[in-house]
This record gives sequence, structure tokens and C-alpha cells, in this order.
Amino acid sequence: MATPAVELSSVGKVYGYGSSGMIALSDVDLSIEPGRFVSLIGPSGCGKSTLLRIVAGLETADRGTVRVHDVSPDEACAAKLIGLVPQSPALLPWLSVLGNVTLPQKVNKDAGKRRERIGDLAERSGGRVQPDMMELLRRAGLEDAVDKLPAQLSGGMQQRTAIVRAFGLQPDVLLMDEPFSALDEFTRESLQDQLLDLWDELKTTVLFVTHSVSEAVRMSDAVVVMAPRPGRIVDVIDIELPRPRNQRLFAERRFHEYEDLIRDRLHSAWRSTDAA
Ligand SMILES: Nc1ncnc2c1ncn2[C@@H]1O[C@H](COP(=O)(O)OP(=O)(O)OP(=O)(O)O)[C@@H](O)[C@H]1O
Repeated sequence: MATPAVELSSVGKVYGYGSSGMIALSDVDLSIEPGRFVSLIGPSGCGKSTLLRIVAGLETADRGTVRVHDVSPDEACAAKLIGLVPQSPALLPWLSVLGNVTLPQKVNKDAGKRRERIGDLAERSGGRVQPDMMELLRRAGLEDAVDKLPAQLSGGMQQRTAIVRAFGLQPDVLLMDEPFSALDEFTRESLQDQLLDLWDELKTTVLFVTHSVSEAVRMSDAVVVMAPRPGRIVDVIDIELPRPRNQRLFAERRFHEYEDLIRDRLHSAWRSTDAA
């Protein structure tokens, strides 16, 4: 079996100390095969962002182990295996769209060598070509905006720029923390389409945080349902719908059955949390 792209075993994280400590994550086990699109869903405070930050190496787990392609998150970051798209796009305001998306490639020239030293990635890295950023921008509908500054873009365009920037380094694992939450429904659906197209082509593993049940069903191979107090995984639901998943999917009964199943799991998790 291939090495998992992401593997968490018995992961725990507590913020604070003693009786005022908050258990953000308790005993989290999760294994994601390379190339899968996996969403995390759950009520506010169940630890979705904490889990993502731990995989990104921005926080450390207090307990358990975390591996990204069988190396630690820190090593994975140094080898640029990991890309992160935060909730707000965090573009550099003084650089154009093209400047923003090409910057990571310019400052991370040694990443390829580090990547080649990592186990089963050597083979994949050898075949890597620098993506054509102009082509990625065109695919994301940004060809007319390449010379614009972030302040001259709409929120949706800024977020698309951030997504192209993240794909530009060809991360093996792309972590996305509610990337579309600030966008209107139409822009959101269009960005979902574009993200799925890029993901399909580049075969990146995606770990995607969302509050939207329909977004999770539409995008994912599997949806991880989480519950709070303490933050934990209560279910992992495989979404066995055909791809590509376009707008027609919304009319299908199976799509809504998955939505109902996930809502049901979320409600049960809430009930058990309240009873505890
Ligand atoms: N740096 C921190 N210091 C203290 N407590 C924190 C910190 N970060 C998160 N927490 C707490 O840990 C718990 C999990 O937070 P986290 O942000 O991971 O949840 P979430 O599921 O992503 O929430 P949301 O959906 O609202 O973004 C929350 O109770 C939060 O208040």
C-alpha cells in the first residue's frame, strides 16, 4: 500500500493548562491516501483549524504522531510538500497578481532537492516540471488581471490568486481553511469548479475545511465529521459520486442523501456533546 499523504495517530492538543485547559483535539486518527480530496466539517470550535495547523507544522500536537508522506510536518514544510490557503488570501499588496503567484517559486529554489530526499516522493519529484503560471492564471480566469495589484481585485479574484499561488509550488498536500467562506454563492460555486479542475489535473492531496455540507459533498472523496468539547472525529463518510461533479449533481437524489447523512451525523454529535 502507498504511504499515506497525511497520517495522524492518537493526536491530542490542549490549549492552556490545568482546569482552564481547552481540549482542542482528542485522540484523532486520520489517514489520507495520496491524491484524495478530503473535507473536515463540524461546528465552530471542534478543532478543524487546529488539525489543519498541526498538519501544516504551524502548531505541534501534545500527543500522538503526525506524518506527511512519512516525514514530520516541519520536514514536509521545508521540502515544500505542503501548501496552505487560508481563509483570507494574504497577498502581498505591493506585488501584482503575477508577482504574487510567482514569488514562492523564486524564494524556494532549494525545495526540489529537499523533496527528492523524501522516500517515495523522489520518483514523483523527478518528473516535476515548473508549472506555467500564466497558464494557471488563465485557467483560473485571471488572464486580464495579471498586472493588477490585489487592492484592484474583487474578493473572489484575490482568493483565486491565492489558490493559483498555492498550486504554483505543486504541493503534494494542499491545506485549505474555509477558502471560500467570504464569497457570495455564485463566486463560490465557480471557484469550486476551478479548484476541482486544478485538483483533477495536478493530483494534489487536498485537506479542506468547510462549514458547508453541500460544498463538502460536492468536492470530496471523503468527509470527516468532527464534534467539539473535546474536538474529535465522529465519522468519516466516503462520497461515492461520479466525477466530474458539475452543477447537474445538485439535482441528483444521491447528492442530497449524502447531505442528509452528514447533517444527521452532525446533529448526533451535537446531541452527544450536550448530553456529556
Ligand atoms: N491559540 C489558541 N489559544 C487558545 N485556544 C485556542 C487557540 N486556537 C484555538 N483554540 C481553541 O481550540 C478550540 C478549537 O479551535 P479551532 O479554531 O481549531 O476550531 P474550528 O473547528 O476551526 O472553529 P471554527 O469553525 O470557528 O473556525 C476552540 O475552543 C478554540 O477556542
